[in-house]
Amino acid sequence: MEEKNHIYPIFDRMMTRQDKEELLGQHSVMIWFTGLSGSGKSTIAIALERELHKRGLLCRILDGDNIRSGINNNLGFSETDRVENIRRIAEVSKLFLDSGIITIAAFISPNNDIREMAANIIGKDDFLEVFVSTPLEECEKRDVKGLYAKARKGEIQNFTGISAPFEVPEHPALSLDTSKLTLEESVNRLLELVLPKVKCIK
Ligand SMILES: Nc1ncnc2c1ncn2[C@@H]1O[C@H](COP(=O)(O)OS(=O)(=O)O)[C@@H](OP(=O)(O)O)[C@H]1O
Ligand SMILES: Nc1ncnc2c1ncn2[C@@H]1O[C@H](COP(=O)(O)OP(=O)(O)O)[C@@H](O)[C@H]1O
Repeated sequence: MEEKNHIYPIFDRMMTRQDKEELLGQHSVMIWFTGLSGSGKSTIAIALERELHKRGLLCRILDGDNIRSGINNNLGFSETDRVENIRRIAEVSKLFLDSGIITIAAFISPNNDIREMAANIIGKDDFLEVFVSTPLEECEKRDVKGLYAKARKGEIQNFTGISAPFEVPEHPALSLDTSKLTLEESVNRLLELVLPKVKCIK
């Protein structure tokens, strides 16, 4: 009768990222959207995931809805809190990448230091920075959540683009201005960039 508290030697290591990529038949990569609120980050992320899924590629989207209401629900929009928000998101993204999953983050991530921190945590070889460069005027016209109007009235402090800065990325892998590009055009440009990197390895 096997002893109940038998200690099993660790014969080998955990399954590696490569093991999991081979299992999934894909390379994982980090697609990091940055841009103002209402610029189109989440809309494009969802449409991109759908197109990649159609091609048999497994993805995971991280955005304000699933992160700031969950693991980061104790964080606000002070500079310190935004840094911590992005730090945690980058660490979680790394876990998904190590599992072979194409990971898509849709956060304002408002300056180069914060985005550089995320890239260093995740690994620059895996990190595709996509700037959703929709102008403030268009974002404010859309005002999807009515927050721009509140920010203008001073009812919300530190609102990016109004009372908090947004620093334009220096060398994004791709820029998408959704005031000029249709959703389909944005997704097609992303597919051109991403598909060669996640190519099926089966
Ligand atoms: N003060 C302030 N500044 C900016 N944004 C605010 C703020 N308060 C609430 N919101 C809503 O939160 C969303 C941005 O959260 P993020 O996690 O993407 O921001 S950051 O990366 O930590 O800067 C963003 O949602 P998205 O529209 O999805 O970008 C805002 O609608
Ligand atoms: N060409 C476009 N591409 C993406 N979104 C667009 C476009 N035209 C209008 N929109 C609208 O802009 C809004 C973008 O909101 P969202 O995707 O939540 O932005 P973010 O995630 O950057 O805050 C949505 O209501 C979307 O329908």
